[in-house]
Amino acid sequence: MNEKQMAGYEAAKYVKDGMLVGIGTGSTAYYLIEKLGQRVKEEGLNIKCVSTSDASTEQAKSLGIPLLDTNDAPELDICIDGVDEVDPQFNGIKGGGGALFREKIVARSAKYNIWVCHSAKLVEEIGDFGLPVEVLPFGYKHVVKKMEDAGFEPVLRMNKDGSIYETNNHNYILDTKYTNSKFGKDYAAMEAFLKGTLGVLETGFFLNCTDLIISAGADGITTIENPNK
Ligand SMILES: O=C(CO)[C@H](O)[C@H](O)COP(=O)(O)O
Repeated sequence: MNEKQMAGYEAAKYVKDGMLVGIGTGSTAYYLIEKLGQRVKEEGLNIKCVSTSDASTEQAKSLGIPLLDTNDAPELDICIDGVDEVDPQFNGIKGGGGALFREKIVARSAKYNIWVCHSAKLVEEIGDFGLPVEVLPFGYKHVVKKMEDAGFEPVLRMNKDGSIYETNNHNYILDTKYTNSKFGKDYAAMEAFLKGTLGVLETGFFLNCTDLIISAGADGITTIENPNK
């Protein structure tokens, strides 16, 4: 079993009969969904899930996992998702897979959040990954200018074929270095600035969002509880 699979499978143990479950996106969440599919089929686990992306929806459907629309389940028991970087203060960055808006809605709907990741995602300081920012296509260069004026370094996400990457919401992603921004290391201030910029839908900052991290590495599985939740 690889590390992502170990983390995803471990997280699936937190899902109990009767729960409404938010299912994340990415290569680690993939294994969570795989295991939930097995449990639904083999144990008759009775759950309903809300998905954070078209890819996770397709996977869940193919495994026979019952799905609900987000608008039919505004409150969830648990949400389990991946993460791109997380620091010891539980400041996380998500959106590598472009699903950050749906992921944030689903995470905020859940009473309990778990992140699953390879141990390499646990860092002393977030920033190397950059910050994905979802923007509306109309006037996105206005956002780019506002961000550059504040010291951010946004780059429009592209597909391998040279076309512009579009999220499931048909928006664009600006992958943004922020280490030279005028906000220093004040992530909350950066978030407030970006969310206040016309044309920004959501940022990949997930600050003090998760209750538990399940990471897997060469030494096995580590679970870290957030003491501030
Ligand atoms: O935020 C995400 C998608 O928008 C993912 O959860 C994040 O990118 C982690 O993915 P992976 O488990 O493949 O490393």
